Amino acid sequence: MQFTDIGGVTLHYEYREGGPGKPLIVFANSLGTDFRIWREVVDDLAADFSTLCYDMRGHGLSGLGAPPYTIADHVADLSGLLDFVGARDGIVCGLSVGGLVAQGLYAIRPEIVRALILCDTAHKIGTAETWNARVDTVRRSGIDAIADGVMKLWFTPSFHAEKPALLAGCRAMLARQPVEGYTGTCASVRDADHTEAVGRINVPTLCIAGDQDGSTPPPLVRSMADLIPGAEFEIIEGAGHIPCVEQPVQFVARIREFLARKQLGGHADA
Ligand SMILES: O=C(O)CC1=CCC(=O)O1
Repeated sequence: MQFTDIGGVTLHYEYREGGPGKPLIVFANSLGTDFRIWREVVDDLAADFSTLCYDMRGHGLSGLGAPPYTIADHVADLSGLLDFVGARDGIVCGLSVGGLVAQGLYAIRPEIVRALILCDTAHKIGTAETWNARVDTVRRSGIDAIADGVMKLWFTPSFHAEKPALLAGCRAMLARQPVEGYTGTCASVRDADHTEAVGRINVPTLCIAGDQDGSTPPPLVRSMADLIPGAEFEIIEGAGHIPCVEQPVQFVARIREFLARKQLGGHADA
């Protein structure tokens, strides 16, 4: 297990060094999850890339810090972690709030971001009303009270029917996150708006959406892609908000194809 202290917050991370010349891909998780969501993706990509996953503060085995958070807090964690592992640059892949963190990292340190993979995310996610309502419910009744509803956003009806054990595991991952970490991160999503900043992105960018994502639906993800110069947009078939868990093979194939075509590492048919 790997832990480090970044600015007073303990971060749980997993750094797999792929060897000389292997580009680094960094993975930032979504609200209510931790880096276990990347397992199958990382196991595949590790043949050709160095990989770095971490649990966002307030999630998994990382520390709480001082909630509520801002996206800048999460960005500072990732920025510090990259310095800690000695990464000079990386391809940054972020899911949902992790995508907001990836956009925020590019905004303050573009020189360390070689490319962006923005999954089931947007320049702005939700409204103050919806986030405040969720925070109030979770404070009053706990994460368990919203967990079944959130599972409908995260995964398709087919996944619910065909993978009940994996669904139960993902529900447990959500329900066991610390309430303050969860609500603190809800606040960071509520307050983030990268609408102007994404227009200044100047690295290869792939935007990905699950075709049945109930949280950041394809038209929203596409609207972000339209704001980013040269960005590409891809749909993952048969996936909700977390395609890296629901459709890992398709997800990896899209990433590999993009990175190989942009000559950023690996090869498409690996
Ligand atoms: O739980 C959700 O609604 C999905 C989500 C929104 C932001 C994020 O990171 O996950």
